Amino acid sequence: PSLDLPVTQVADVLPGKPSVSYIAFGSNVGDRISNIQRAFNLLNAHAGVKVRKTSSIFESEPMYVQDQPQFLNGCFELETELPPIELLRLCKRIEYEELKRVKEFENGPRSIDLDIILYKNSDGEDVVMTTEELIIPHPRLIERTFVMEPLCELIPCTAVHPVTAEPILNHLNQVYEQQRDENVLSKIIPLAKLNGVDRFLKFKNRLKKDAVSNRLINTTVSPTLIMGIINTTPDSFSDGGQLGDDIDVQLLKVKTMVEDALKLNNQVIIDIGGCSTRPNSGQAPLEEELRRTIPLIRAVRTCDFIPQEQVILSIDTYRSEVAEQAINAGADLVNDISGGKFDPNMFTVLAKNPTVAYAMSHIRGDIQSMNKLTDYSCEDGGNGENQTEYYYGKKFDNKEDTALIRTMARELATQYSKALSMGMKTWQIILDPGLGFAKHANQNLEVIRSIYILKNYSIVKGSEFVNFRNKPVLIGPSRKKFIGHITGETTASERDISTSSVVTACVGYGADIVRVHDTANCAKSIKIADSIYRCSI
Ligand SMILES: Nc1nc2ncc(COP(=O)(O)O)nc2c(=O)[nH]1
Ligand SMILES: Nc1nc2ncc(COP(=O)(O)O)nc2c(=O)[nH]1
Repeated sequence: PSLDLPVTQVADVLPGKPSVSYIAFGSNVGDRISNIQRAFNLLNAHAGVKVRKTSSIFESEPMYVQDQPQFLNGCFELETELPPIELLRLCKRIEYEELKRVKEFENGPRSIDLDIILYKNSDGEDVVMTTEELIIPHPRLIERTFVMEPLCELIPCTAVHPVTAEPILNHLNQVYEQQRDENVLSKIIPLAKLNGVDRFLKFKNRLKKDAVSNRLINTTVSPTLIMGIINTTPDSFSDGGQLGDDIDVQLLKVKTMVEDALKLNNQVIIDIGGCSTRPNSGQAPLEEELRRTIPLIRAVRTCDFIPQEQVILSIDTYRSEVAEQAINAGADLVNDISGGKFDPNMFTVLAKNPTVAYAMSHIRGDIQSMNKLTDYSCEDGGNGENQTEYYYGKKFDNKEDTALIRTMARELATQYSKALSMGMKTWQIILDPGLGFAKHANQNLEVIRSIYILKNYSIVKGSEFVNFRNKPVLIGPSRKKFIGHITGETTASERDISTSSVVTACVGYGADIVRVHDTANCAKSIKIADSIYRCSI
């Protein structure tokens, strides 16, 4: 239903004080990811436009005309000196002249669609206008999850629709209340093409009504991904030295891991690490870490007895040099236990590779000092600035019980903002609460119980706003000391059975990816857990 909007005078764009506009993008023809990236670059290339933020990318069912390919949708947040009509004309030029959009019929397939959703002038006032050429806010905004879901990643959860004066998050929930399958979106992480084939990590969440309370619960409904650990270090705490330096032995281990995982899923992540990060361990020099990892990544990527399309290759490193060489050797994902804190160039390397995923872990201090930094009681991060934290749009009531996860989330949000400010894209980032990194045994258990809180956390700090909505969560419990602390298993390699129980709990609390040594058994516990908690057999 289009809103019968009043025609109002468009507030002037004051020179030198940019306006802010939110542009929804959609593509379902051609190379969708490259169309989106080109639209981003073409908007950014215009002197009067700066794209400040991107939302996640979502795969969505065609809304009005069903028999056409699925769309990839999302939103850009941009600063602009252009008045609304000029901005519209720039979008049309990019659609039709640059990206050769052909409009076959209304709501039909398109290489790219750029719609102005909202426009705030230099004074932060929402512009409301209705002309033949342009209606702002977009008249079909409040019926579209593929617009509101990404938009709600970029605006504070309290932001209201300029005409209905209701929070946009409420409009989104109202559409989800209808519980229609076509409104369910899959968040995707685009990866580098392989043999011209698009590859994604895909995470599907839906707001399901709780059977008793009827409340909407954010539920993951896609299969949990397994990340198999290949430690090529002689001293890793749990399986140090087993693999040695022989590439053929390592390749066989990878092959076995992949086969075990693909019996029960159609995708597997292999995480190759060349530098142990167990507490107080000595750190291998850069050259040694490169020698242990890069040849193996190259060997896995070029090996013909491994199903390349289904294997996502990850490098476990906190060094940007190792990350860069691993990406050039074929790695799809950089798994950084330091969340970018140990190497100032890490975010720059990832910003140059927008189709490489990045697992950002929470940590404090460094490998030597982290286990002394486990006090999470400080509420305001010690700097007292005015900040408000939300769980899925509602302020946290019980602050005592959530101090640990909120403080960790605040610290992750600082790194996340820094990553985006250095040019990384929202869609690249996976969060990891960092079990065993600056957390003692009981805190690790509480972190597992709080995964679902992290996935629905947002914080407004002054004009800054960070939203972890839809962020996939990776977690690494495998063989760690906190398990031995409970079971009395003193050596790491005897903790696989216990680990597979912990894996089930991690899935139950919302983990999207689980990092394990024993892929054969953990693949089974993940499959059981998905059947119980995700109803995805
Ligand atoms: N899933 C999905 N369905 C769609 N259906 C129609 C239009 C046409 O939108 P318009 O009215 O803004 O041209 N765009 C989409 C879209 O972007 N995603
Ligand atoms: N993303 C992520 N990566 C990690 N890498 C190493 C270790 C330390 O364990 P290991 O020495 O067994 O690899 N733990 C994690 C973790 O918890 N999360």
